[in-house]
Amino acid sequence: MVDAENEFAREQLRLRGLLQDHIASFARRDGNVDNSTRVVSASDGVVPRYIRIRRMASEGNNVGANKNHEEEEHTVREAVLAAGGRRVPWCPPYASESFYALPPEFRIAQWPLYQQGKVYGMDVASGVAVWALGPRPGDNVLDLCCCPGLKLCMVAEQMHHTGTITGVDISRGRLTVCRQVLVKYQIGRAAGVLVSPCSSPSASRSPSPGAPLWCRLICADGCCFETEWDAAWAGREEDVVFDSRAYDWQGMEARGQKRMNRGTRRRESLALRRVLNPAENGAGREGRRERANEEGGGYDRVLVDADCSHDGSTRHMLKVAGLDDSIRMRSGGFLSEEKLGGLEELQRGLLRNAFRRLRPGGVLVYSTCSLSPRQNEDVVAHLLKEEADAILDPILELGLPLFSCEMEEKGEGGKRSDDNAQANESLHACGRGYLPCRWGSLPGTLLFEPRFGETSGLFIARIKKKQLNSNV
Ligand SMILES: C[S@@+](CC[C@H](N)C(=O)[O-])C[C@H]1O[C@@H](n2cnc3c(N)ncnc32)[C@H](O)[C@@H]1O
Repeated sequence: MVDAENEFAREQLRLRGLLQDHIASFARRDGNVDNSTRVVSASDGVVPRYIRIRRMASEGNNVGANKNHEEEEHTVREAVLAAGGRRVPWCPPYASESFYALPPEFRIAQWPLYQQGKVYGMDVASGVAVWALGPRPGDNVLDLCCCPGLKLCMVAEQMHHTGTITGVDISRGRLTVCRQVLVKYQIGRAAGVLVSPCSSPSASRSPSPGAPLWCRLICADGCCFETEWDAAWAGREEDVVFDSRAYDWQGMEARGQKRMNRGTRRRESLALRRVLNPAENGAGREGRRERANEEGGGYDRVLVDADCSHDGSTRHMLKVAGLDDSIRMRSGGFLSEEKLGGLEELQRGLLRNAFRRLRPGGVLVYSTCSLSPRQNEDVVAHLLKEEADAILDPILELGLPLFSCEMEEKGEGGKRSDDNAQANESLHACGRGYLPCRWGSLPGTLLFEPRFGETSGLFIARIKKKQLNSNV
């Protein structure tokens, strides 16, 4: 164990050293000196490995089955604690038993609980983005940059596995991974019931309360994706990568299959086609879209966890760069202007389209794991300027004061200090019931930084769309 820890620490040092120059020059180019300090120190310090315990779908009135789920969750919690996991003290009460912090060197990929789909590897700051979105049972949710699907799975659990989720991503390769994640965690399969819409596709189109979750994954550009949650598919059929209504869960399980063979793939694609019901394309679709607009249709919640420079998260950066790809990093491809060019435009395009897909009164969350104001506040400010119906909705309901507010109130200059002593103080404050983040420069947005609160970096903004005929 000690050897493993030493090896881990040495590797971290080596990689961190490698990253420093790239991050520093990225931050300088980003044009914000304050940010340059923040970004560079984001790669310092070691963030714990967070896990989230899977919450299984309730099985309705089946008391015995529900009790089994509770007991299983309890057993998993005990195993997590035994593995060195500790509770995250500032999690809201309803989530205090779902996120745990493990030592940074903990390898979850080899952990049976992870392999068996009982826990997710997910940073707790990402959990805050989902709490801010606040999905409710029966909602229709759009996740516009969904891969590999960790937030999507948490959204499904917050919805008690009822309603609809449409996951969109531009990368077919990443969607394949996302699809595996959904299968592993049984998202889209509620209450152990195999939904069989192939025989009656329209039956599950409008989810009634308690109806099982319908989840679909679509390969499309989030900047122009426009299919309503209840509409027939407006794009190419082959772009639907997964549709839980057609998915043969029981068959997969019975075969103990991980990868599908050609025959199974063909059968699934035929089932998907039937689910998509191409006969409903065309005029019907337009009619539905008009009706949706008149009735103030659209998604109840939209999540845009946008592609970004990943500079707030060393772990993400290393993943993006490729752990051993030091040559590429040294040669400047990683975080280079060339690689990041067009990113802000993409983020603005994603946010604009996300807002258009939102129903009046609906809630949208925009997040990135960058600390760059250009990719965060500026993108949000751009939308607020463009869209008269967009209102920035301060994220306050987590119920804890932000560390920086408390320091400011005490006159200790907590709002904008980059001082390490204060960062340490902040870590202690987390244990005393403060949220380990700051306000972003737009009021009510949140900025998590690794050095301030033992989490990966994450910016979160919440936007509401005004109700029809309303000023609010
Ligand atoms: C930060 S990751 C999303 C992580 C995901 N929300 C989760 O929690 O697992 C950003 C994703 O955006 C996708 N992406 C990039 N450009 C896109 C576009 N134009 N439309 C849709 N997705 C896009 C990337 O393929 C990547 O999977």
